[in-house]
Parts: sequence; C-alpha cells; structure tokens
Amino acid sequence: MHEVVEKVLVSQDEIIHKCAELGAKITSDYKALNEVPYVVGLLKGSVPFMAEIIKHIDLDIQIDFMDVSSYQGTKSVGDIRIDKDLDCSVQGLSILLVEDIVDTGRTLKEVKRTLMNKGAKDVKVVSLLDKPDRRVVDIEAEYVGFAIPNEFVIGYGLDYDQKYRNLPYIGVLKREIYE
Ligand SMILES: O=P(O)(O)OC[C@H]1O[C@H](OP(=O)(O)OP(=O)(O)O)[C@H](O)[C@@H]1O
Ligand code: HPA
Ligand SMILES: [Mg+2]
Repeated sequence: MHEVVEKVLVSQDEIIHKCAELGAKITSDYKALNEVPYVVGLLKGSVPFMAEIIKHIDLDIQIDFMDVSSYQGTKSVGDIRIDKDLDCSVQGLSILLVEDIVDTGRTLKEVKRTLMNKGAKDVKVVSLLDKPDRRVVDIEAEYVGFAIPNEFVIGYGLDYDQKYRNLPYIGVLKREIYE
C-alpha cells in the first residue's frame, strides 16, 4: 500500500469484477435497445476505468475522449469549457459517458446538457464511484460501480494534486496529506 493511503476502499480485484458485471449489464441493455453506444471518457480521471470496462462491453463500440474544465470565479457555477472536444459530430448518437466519480454532479450535468444541445440522441453515464452525500445538482449515473462515503479518495484515475492516478486500487488519502 502506498504511504499516503490510509486504507484501501476498493481493491483491484473488486474493480475488475465490477467492470465485468457493469459491462455485461451495459451490453444487454444496449442490445435490448438495438443501439451501440459511442463511449466517451472524460479526461483524465476516467482513463484506467475506461480501459478496463470497454473490454467487457460486447458490442462494436467506438471510443472517444473529452476534456472539460469548470469556469471559476464570478461566472455562475455549472458552466464548462471544452478543452478537448470529440472527434465527430454527436448528432443522433447514443452516448455512454465514462467517469471515475460523481461528486457534486456539476461536471456530468453540464457535459450531458452540452451533448444533448449538440443533438445527441441519448446520453447515459457509467461511473466507477458515486459520492451521493456530496451531490448539489440533480443527476444520477445509470450505472455505478461503488457508492462510497464522503472521504477523499485516490487511485484508479483519481488524483490528489495530479498524482496517484496510477495506483491500481481506490484508497482513502491520509488526512495529514491535505490538512
Ligand atoms: O461531480 P463533480 O463535483 O463535478 O466532480 C467530479 C469530477 O471531478 C474530477 O475531475 P477533474 O475536473 O478534477 O479532472 P480530472 O478528471 O482530470 O482529475 C472527477 O474526475 C470528475 O470528473
Ligand atoms: O475523492 C476524490 N478524489 C479525487 N478527485 C475527486 N473529485 C471529486 N471527488 C474526488
Ligand atoms: Mg474528471
């Protein structure tokens, strides 16, 4: 275990097992809809989860990435700036957004709204983690790996100060590191 980690919340085995479960559910749901999702990871946090879950989606999907950041300062909360956009038009696409965590929900709510405004047919979300206690806007992911308590976590894509994304598990960061 890394020295900045207080405890492991979700092990690598549990994550991989969950990706298989979620991937199977996503596969059967989209088959029932007779649709193939355009799978979009939000940079950078989604990268490890994206890499694992796509292996368990048994459909001829395409993948893409978007990078967004929220506006800071006086502008009303909720606006986002697109730093890297998708490679193609979303007109008529069924999009499956892949996230590492839903926290306040602001990022997802805005990305979803932006994609629908650009003509996407449908936007669903799969998130490895959900922190329901932190939610400030009304949004839920259709597919969630693990609901977790309100603790600062790192690993499997999640960072503290841009580090620790490469840890192969989800760990709680020691308070002394950020307090
Ligand atoms: O629900 P919210 O309160 O909006 O927070 C969740 C978002 O914040 C983090 O991303 P961040 O913008 O820090 O970028 P990163 O993915 O590059 O770490 C995380 O990866 C989610 O995308
Ligand atoms: O617990 C967290 N860790 C890292 N990044 C995050 N973004 C929202 N919540 C978290
Ligand atoms: Mg992110």
